Amino acid sequence: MSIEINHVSKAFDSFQILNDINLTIPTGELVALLGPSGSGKTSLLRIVAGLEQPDNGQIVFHGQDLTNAHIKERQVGFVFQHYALFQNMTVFNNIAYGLRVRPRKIRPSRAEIKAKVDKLLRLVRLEPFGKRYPSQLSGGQRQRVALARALAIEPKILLLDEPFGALDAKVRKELRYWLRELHESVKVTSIFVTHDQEEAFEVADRVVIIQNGKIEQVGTPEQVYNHPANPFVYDFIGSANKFEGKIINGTFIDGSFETEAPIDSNIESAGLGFVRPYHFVIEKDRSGKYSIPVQIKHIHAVGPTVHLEVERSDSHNVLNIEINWEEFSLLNLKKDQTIHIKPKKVQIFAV
Ligand SMILES: Nc1ncnc2c1ncn2[C@@H]1O[C@H](COP(=O)(O)OP(=O)(O)OP(=O)(O)O)[C@@H](O)[C@H]1O
Repeated sequence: MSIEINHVSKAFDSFQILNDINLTIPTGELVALLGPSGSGKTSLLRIVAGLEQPDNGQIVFHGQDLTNAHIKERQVGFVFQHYALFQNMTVFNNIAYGLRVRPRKIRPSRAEIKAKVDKLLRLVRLEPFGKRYPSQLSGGQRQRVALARALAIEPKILLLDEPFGALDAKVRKELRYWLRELHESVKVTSIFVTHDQEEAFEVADRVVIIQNGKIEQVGTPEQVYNHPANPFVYDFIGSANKFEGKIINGTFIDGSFETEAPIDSNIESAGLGFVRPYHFVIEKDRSGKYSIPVQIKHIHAVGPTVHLEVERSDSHNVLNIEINWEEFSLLNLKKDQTIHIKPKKVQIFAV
């Protein structure tokens, strides 16, 4: 079942929280909505689900306009961050619930329900836990029950709102792989809301970056990471060092630092440059205007990557640099030492 979100806008008390959102999700795709807190991700999900009405625009499922359709007609499955499982029901009964409450005419038989719940327990790898109660499970196991419960009704669309948000980092990571595998096997069109970029990039087929109720970029994780459309996206995904300066005749200038700015304009404009922490070459002596003199303020040398915090000698801005352990040992770097750093890859935007 494909999803089309056409020109969707929504305001609460004259505060515009979604602004002309357009997005098409083909059948079977897993899309992550990624954005800072308050950017409108949950509101968009609620509009797709039918829990909220848009002020303008349409929600179309597989060619059918369901903008005004009741949530029940949309056949969506939900998983939320704190999905309240029924505490007084076993895992088995929690998963069976959505099937048992169906009207008699379309309710499966007891044997069918059992077969289905057993299959779902296998799918979410919780076969031995059917008789347990939610309080006897870990947080990660509970979220897997919540997913099995959402899938039991065979939803046409699965909506996940920060489903792993309340879990610790290690469990989150395990569940990401697991969700990816699960999605490969059930292939239900899914929208996954998160503010964790690593999670979005690992799980999703495509990532939608949202800020202030507007879509900033849509693309595969590779497209978004390697070709951020604008300064917001660059800054938001992964750590980045920011340079603020001017673009004059194809050159970006920030203090004593200069680099080429491949921007089609002869007009002087303000510019922003971004460099990922691992895109620097370290030199002991300055090799030209493309290199920046800095002083090492802090060295964090645990693990295979060494993190350096350095301060620019001209502007005193702090930059973060990552180099591998071999290079670090070879250069014999020390705190307070002055070195020169040369960006290998700079992304410049005219602003
Ligand atoms: N029912 C409501 N009434 C008024 N304002 C609301 C309502 N629901 C959401 N908002 C506002 O809309 C904006 C977007 O909220 P939303 O929950 O969609 O953001 P989000 O991106 O999901 O954030 P988070 O990551 O923190 O969950 C916020 O400023 C929020 O305060």
